[in-house]
Amino acid sequence: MAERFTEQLRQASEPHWSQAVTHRFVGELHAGRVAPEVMGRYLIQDYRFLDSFLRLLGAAIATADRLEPRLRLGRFAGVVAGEENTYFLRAFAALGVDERSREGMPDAASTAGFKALMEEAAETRCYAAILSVLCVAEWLYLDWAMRAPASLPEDFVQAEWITLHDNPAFRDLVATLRGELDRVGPEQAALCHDFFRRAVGLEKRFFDDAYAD
Ligand SMILES: Cc1ncc(CO)c(N)n1
Repeated sequence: MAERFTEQLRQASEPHWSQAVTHRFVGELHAGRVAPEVMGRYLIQDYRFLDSFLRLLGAAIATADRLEPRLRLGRFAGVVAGEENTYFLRAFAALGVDERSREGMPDAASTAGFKALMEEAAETRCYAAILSVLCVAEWLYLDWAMRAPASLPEDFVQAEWITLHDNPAFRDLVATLRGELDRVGPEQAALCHDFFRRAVGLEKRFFDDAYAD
């Protein structure tokens, strides 16, 4: 097994990884053809877990054993709390999604599952377990975003959802997350496999849920 630890984790998460990165939602997003109600439902659910996600990221910042990844993760927290948060608010305005309709929509099963998984990982206070969930969330998104054709959708809501997940800084972040998990994961391989596999399954179901009403 010469492969990187994160590559072993990814392969063990099949078929869900491939099903997620080639999902109907991804194909429609790349073509700029996601129906507005699907995009709205998806972004409402995605915005729901921003809070748990930031707590998970904070737990990674707190438990990292070195300054360098702590600095890198800290800069990413700034992006998530800043530019990405602003994207959601601009997208909701463009889609005509107001706060009331956002609040009225219950959590999809996958959203509730993600929140629970992120809190569970954060509460382990184990850097390797926390990284396993973060690595899935960011690397799997980079993987589908990198498959986008060169010409982006005209609609900024769809175009920016792609470029937010494929740009030089985001590639660098994923390289850091993978490098860190390659470094600290093998000592706690079973724990990492468990969190990684569950997170990939939820990513696939999260896309499915955008189509279920
Ligand atoms: C469901 C999901 N997974 C990963 C990301 C990337 O941060 C996201 N925004 N949403």
